[in-house]
Amino acid sequence: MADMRRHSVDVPLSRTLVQLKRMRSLRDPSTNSLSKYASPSDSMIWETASSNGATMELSRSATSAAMSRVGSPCMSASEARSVGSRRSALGHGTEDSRLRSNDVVGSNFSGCGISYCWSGASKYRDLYSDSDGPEQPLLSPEGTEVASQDNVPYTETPRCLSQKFRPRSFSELIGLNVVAQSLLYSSCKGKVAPMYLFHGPRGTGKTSTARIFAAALNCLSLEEQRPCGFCKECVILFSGRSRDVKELDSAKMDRLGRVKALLKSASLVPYSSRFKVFIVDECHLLQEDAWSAIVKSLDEPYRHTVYIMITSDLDSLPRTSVTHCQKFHFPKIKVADIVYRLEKICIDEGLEFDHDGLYFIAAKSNGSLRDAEIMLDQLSLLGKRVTISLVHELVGLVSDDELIELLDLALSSDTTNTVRRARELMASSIDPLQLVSQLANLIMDILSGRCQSAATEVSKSFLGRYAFAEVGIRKLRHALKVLSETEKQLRTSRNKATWVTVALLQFGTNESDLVAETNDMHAHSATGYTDDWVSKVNSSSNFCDACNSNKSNCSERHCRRLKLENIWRRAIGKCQSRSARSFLKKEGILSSVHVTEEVAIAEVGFSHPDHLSRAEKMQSLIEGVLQHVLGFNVEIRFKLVPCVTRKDARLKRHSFSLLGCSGRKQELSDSTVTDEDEAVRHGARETPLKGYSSSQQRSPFIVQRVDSKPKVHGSEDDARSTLTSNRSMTDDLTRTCRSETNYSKGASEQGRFDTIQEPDLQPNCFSRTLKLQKRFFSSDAAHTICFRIQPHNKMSFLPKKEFDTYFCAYEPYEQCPRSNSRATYGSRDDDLSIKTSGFGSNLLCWRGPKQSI
Ligand SMILES: Nc1ncnc2c1ncn2[C@@H]1O[C@H](COP(=O)(O)OP(=O)(O)OP(=O)(O)O)[C@@H](O)[C@H]1O
Ligand SMILES: [Zn+2]
Repeated sequence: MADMRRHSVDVPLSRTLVQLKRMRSLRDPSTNSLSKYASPSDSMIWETASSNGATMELSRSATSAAMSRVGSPCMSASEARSVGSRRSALGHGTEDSRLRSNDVVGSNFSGCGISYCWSGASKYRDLYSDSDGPEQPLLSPEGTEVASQDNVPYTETPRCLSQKFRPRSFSELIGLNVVAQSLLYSSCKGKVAPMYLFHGPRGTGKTSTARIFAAALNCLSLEEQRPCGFCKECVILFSGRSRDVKELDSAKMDRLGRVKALLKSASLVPYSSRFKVFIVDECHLLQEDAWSAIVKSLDEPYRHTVYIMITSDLDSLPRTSVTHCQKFHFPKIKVADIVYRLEKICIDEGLEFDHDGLYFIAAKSNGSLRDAEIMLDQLSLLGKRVTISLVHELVGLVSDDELIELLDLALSSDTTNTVRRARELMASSIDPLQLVSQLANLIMDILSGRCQSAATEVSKSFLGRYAFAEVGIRKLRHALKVLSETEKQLRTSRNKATWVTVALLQFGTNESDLVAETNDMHAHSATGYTDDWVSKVNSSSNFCDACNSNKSNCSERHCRRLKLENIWRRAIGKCQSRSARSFLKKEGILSSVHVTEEVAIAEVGFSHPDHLSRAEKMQSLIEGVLQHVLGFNVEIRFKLVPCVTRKDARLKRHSFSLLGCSGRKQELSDSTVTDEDEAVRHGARETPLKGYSSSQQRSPFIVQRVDSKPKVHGSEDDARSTLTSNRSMTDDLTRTCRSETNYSKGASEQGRFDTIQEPDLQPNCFSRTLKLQKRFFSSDAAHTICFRIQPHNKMSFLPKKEFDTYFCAYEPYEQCPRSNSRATYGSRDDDLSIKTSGFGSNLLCWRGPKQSI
């Protein structure tokens, strides 16, 4: 027999009891429902399809109340008797006023002739001795069968909602479609196994289903819908008086003698039914030898015996025995299904409710419909509308919105209101430990992205401020840390409420630091560039969150890298699509984040052109998730990084830094971007990169002719002119230039365009510097080299007049009006450095007279 304690819900008892006392008086003693709602059933009309096809209209009388339940499978023995006597008075029944229920059924209901209008479960009464009610003896202590159940007292009225609304047909079972269909089919087709095992969490309908199945097996109806609920077998079974369907309590089957008696009983032919059904509840409590004996008996040719074993603990059953059973899993019932059921009960019971309140009950009941029904039962005793706040009060919880309000006050260092609100909450209902645990759970939900919806405006604005911004997340993490410390402290403290308040006041302690850091960060961004802002946010702390060590123990680059990885990981985590997640995780890397004004510019690298183009298609998605994490509008720069295996993460980072513009700067010197700009402005020369393999150094640039004007033949010198990137000139590049570029000093009027193209390798490069050796352009002042940045998706050549971005060899520092790109001479006279940043992957290179552009 089930442990009764598990059916209860923890609620403040005293309050409920007082209300119970008050409300009981309002209840109709016969229906156990509130009297104000009892009246509608008094004037119910029942249609019968019995042989005479009569329609009975019943008046508001005691007789009618009893008659209204005729045909219900839930009719109690006493009701049956009284109905019998009434019927005899009306000329329908037998002469015997003290009817045996079998007689009632036999004379009036054989063949299930009455089509009963089952419009609501509340119309019938639970007459079946429930597992929640008194237990039925199966066997006498001596092992002989109990002679007759006729005198067993039945529960006159359902004692709770779960009894009252216990399902009595397969169609009434909630969330068990497959189980119900399969058992119905088996009973209709007569394909009956000797032993079934129903397993699953508590309160999910295992016992109810077992009873329904037992009734279906013995139901006399020829209809497909079994059990019919009206035939003799159904009525006897549902009234708890069947001699052939027995419920056993495994805990009492502790002696072999009892098991033997059971087996003996099983071997006897059924009294009146087709099958002898033994429902063995909590079968994990059966001893192993009991199991063996039962399993062994299955070999005997008792074709009429069916065992339905029920357990919530499948793992503790003997393996070999379980293999003899047909197993049915009873899953937890979905919240939506529970809500649906609760709504129906409320309507039938005439209870006023809010959907949110029922939803909360369902969510709290952990998939157990019985728990939900019990909670609703308790709430109904209060005689109030079932609202979410009533539910919260009953179970001693604070709603998420109230929690968020408190959290908001605490995080914004609003001391007075934090203290006031915390006191209010703890004075009203909630236990301080419970409050701490609820707050911690809420913060964890926010951090893990599970808490995305909010009911009130306050909550919405809170989530907007904290859930998606880095600083907000840091604050929440800090709050979580404080809560975990407090939780330990509370266990030993007497003054719990005070300590919870103290904890809440600590939430905002390092807020000023964070704000200062953020301002600092924005101050830098105002200058046009900032250093990696993530590291700035942490700069004032001595503790490095990234590597979980003291800052003195970790190198700045290392921390920065870890932080970038952290941001990237969190951003990926926010992707809805699984394939996008795994692709970005495997192939992508976040190399830097810069904040300029309101925008964060993030560089994301991929090692293969295919990956790069795939990532480009996901640009808005990547920007979106990074935006969530960073709390800024994000602009992405994709770039190609050399192919480095994942195993060698260090090398990857290294190469990444090398090729990424910002990374390169860090690699080359400790100066910031701004410093470097200054250095370039003053003619400082870029240091060639050392220590990298030739494949890493290979420039992705190729020079390709786009539009060829009449060909001219250039000198050998010019043919060797090279266009180099800042990644140092390579043989490959030189070769490319030689083969593709034919430039002639003499072509003064014509010139041509070359596209310096990196279509596959590095579209959308964020920032780079190109160098041209002087001999490439300076031999004739009439000739100019001009460049135009072309967005990488516009590969076609544009008319000259559309040039808006150009750099002239003779006008160093000429600033592109629409971008930050600029051209400058290098430190050596013969070099031209062109620094570009921002959009575009292709540079159009004009070589020809300046005036013709
Ligand atoms: N699937 C369901 N459909 C309809 N009602 C259900 C269902 N599950 C539970 N209930 C409700 O919960 C009450 C208890 O259900 P039941 O005793 O069948 O569950 P159980 O799984 O056998 O629980 P336990 O393992 O604790 O014995 C029923 O009276 C019924 O009101
Ligand atoms: Zn039947």
